[in-house]
Amino acid sequence: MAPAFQIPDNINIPLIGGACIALYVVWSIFYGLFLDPLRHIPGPFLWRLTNLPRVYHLIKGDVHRKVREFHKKYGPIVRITPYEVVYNDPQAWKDIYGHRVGGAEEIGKWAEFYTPNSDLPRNLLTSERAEHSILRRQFSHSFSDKSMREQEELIKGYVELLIERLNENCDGGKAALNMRDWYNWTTFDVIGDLGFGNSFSCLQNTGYHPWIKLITASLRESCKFQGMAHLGINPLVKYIYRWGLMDRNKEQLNLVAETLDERIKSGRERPDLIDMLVKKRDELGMDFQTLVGNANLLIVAGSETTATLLSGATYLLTMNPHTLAKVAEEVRTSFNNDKEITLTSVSRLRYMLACLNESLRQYPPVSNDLPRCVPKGGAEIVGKHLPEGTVCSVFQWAINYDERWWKNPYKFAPERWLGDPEYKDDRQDAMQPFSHGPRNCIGKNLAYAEMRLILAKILYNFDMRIDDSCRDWIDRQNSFGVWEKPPLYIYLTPVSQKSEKSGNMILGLTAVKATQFWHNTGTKAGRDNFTHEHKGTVDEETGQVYKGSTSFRMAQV
Ligand code: HEM
Repeated sequence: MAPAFQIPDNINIPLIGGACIALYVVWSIFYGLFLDPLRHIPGPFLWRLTNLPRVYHLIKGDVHRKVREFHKKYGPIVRITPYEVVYNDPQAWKDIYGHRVGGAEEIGKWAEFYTPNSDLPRNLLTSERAEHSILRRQFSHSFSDKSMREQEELIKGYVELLIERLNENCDGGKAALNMRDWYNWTTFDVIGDLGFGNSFSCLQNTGYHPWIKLITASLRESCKFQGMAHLGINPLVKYIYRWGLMDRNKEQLNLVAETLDERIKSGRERPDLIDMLVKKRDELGMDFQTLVGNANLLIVAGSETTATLLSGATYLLTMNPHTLAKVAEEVRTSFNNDKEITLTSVSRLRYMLACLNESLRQYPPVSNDLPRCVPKGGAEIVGKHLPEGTVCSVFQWAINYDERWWKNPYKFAPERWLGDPEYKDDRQDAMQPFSHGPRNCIGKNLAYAEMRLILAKILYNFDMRIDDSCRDWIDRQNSFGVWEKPPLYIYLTPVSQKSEKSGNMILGLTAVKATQFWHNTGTKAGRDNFTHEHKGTVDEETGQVYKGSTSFRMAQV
């Protein structure tokens, strides 16, 4: 039987197909240039017409650098796809991410980016406004000051184990340790235990738990989903997942489910972060999978980020030996012994906090955009109207290095956070590493507490020196939303061992610089506890003190 419909022989399908594509391209260019409501916003020609360059650089891992270049060239408001505008202005944090005045609808998260797979249950990060407020209220108990005091012993235990293990492995300063891994192991152990009562035992075993490899791999994969969201093919994610092509992700969730199940069945009462949700589960009508999704979020959001910042701070400090010496001096003169260093007592370390903030500026753990989508009726952002449906964001890396907001942005200058008049015109509100407003990071206080405790303990116990192979550690990194960090090799020399050997070498600094910081930031206790003599030399590049050079002596401790 002949087919009901036959294409006539004189019709050239490839020709018609080609013509349709050409027409579509011409129409897109015409629309983008002359009709699109975003046509007045500057940006690179090709990027304004199609999102392909955006996706290419996203997958390549250098979109943060491209956006920085564009802001330099086109100004604080740049269009980087036909539908997306990025801002480089402190006010944009408030306008895009802040509470909106007069009860106006929140500029919500761009769903294509945050929930590419509708099969998965929502969690705190991906939920919509109403559900988010309920979840956030429950979680806020677990992240309160009171809860953190209850969690202190647990966190301290891991940090003490870290110091013990570093001492065992540093070979008196002869072996370079990969601090990227040591920080990862610590923060994953802490969050595993705090998240749902199961440490990954990385520090114990001096190695990665297979689960962590799954998590870091899936973080990188999420960048591909972001690319798919831009190309409009994100519904495919659901099928990729269903067809078993994302088994690593699935395996990770299964492991969370098993661990959580054990935690619930054991009936243990413990001050972990998931406790409140477990208790109120029935009242909230929350199913087990939603609980799993939230526990998984805590592990993913609360580990890699903190470890990244600690790695960044270690890199930046070791690359700036005078700053390193100054912060080490602050830590070592503020405590009489290691036991005095606690979550509460570290809050007196002002200079160390400034170093951490400066590291958050120069190496923000979340480097790229947090895309939001303009709701019905449009929105006013930095004094300009954006139409409904526009995707908008601030790129952290770009705004943190902008000369308009920071003096000498490429200089590592903790002083800018301490009221130094040289930096009086800095706009500190340009930096929002934890985001801003109702969807900001709920773990911010926990992150600061962990970072301060870990760094203080390390600075108190060890002198640090970077291995030459890592001197370009930040420059060679790409970012897929989170950084792809290469190993960070650092020599750690135990301070006690050093002072035993040379009898007097407590700090590594030149005499001149030592005098400067001594009087600028040394605490009263510090000045009383130490005497110093100026002799010999120090390697200005590395901060390495040579035997018999600068010497500092504890007068009384
Ligand atoms: C230096 C460390 C950290 C940085 C830089 C950081 C950064 C951020 C940022 C930028 C967001 C907003 C994400 C978005 O809008 O898409 C966020 C959200 C979040 N963070 Fe963190 N974070 C850190 C540590 C932590 C820790 C220790 C936890 C603890 C578990 C945590 C848990 C969360 C959660 C649950 C959210 C979602 C909050 C919500 O949507 O209400 N983070 N974080």
